Amino acid sequence: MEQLDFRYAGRGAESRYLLRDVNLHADAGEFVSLIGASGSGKSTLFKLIAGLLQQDGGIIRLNGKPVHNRLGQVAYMPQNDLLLPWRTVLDNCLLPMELAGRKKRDREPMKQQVRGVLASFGLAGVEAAYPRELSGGMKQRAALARTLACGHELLLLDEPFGALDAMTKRGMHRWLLELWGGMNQTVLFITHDLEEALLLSDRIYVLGGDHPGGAAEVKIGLPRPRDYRMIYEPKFMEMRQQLERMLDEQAIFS
Ligand SMILES: Nc1ncnc2c1ncn2[C@@H]1O[C@H](COP(=O)(O)OP(=O)(O)OP(=O)(O)O)[C@@H](O)[C@H]1O
Repeated sequence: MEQLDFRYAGRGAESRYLLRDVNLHADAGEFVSLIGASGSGKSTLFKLIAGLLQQDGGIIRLNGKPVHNRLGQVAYMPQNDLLLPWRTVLDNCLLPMELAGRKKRDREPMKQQVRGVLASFGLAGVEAAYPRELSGGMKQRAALARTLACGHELLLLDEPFGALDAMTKRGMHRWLLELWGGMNQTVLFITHDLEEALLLSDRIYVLGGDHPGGAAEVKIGLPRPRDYRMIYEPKFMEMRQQLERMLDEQAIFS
């Protein structure tokens, strides 16, 4: 996206910029994280990319081309993505295809496609289960499966592991890295967890503050495959400190 602006109505008649002149990009197959203080506009940026909100200025391109109607063109997993409690895991995952207006006669091929995704997520045994029967980690995997089952190339994941305990989160990181390593999808990932951002990403954008281009870019040169032992390495700790400093500076500017 280039020179993206987003304003909302303030208390008086004036409008306030939440995002101003924001430039960021993700190459095909890249894993890019967005971090930044609460309220810096990360989720709003995702809503703009997904086409749920309209920007006030700037261009958003998909595959290099400006796309004006982006609704349904990218896979978006919002914060606190809830599975519908009255639908089974399989039926929850079929939902985006139903909403996209796929025909009834396509239902069997759709089910086969979703079953394949669920199997690769280790959820084959719980297709017929209801969300209340799943653990926290399984629910998040099911919500991710639903997001992935639409088959879009760009995935927007807004704090998908924010509510999980530390050990479950580690398991999810291992699993996501393995999964992403075997697919061609581009991931944009919002998190407040610096360790998570460093472990998963090729690049990180720090949103907000006083950066030219609205967001500061940090390239993560850590080798892949990655695992948790890396978090104790000097390079990892150095980058973590760099991100902490950037977030501290942002707090001063806000
Ligand atoms: N239409 C609007 N009207 C009023 N305020 C708005 C509007 N849109 C955004 N905001 C303000 O902008 C802030 C930014 O929202 P957003 O959820 O994008 O930030 P965020 O960086 O994702 O925050 P968090 O990390 O807490 O999830 C909101 O907290 C809200 O105060």
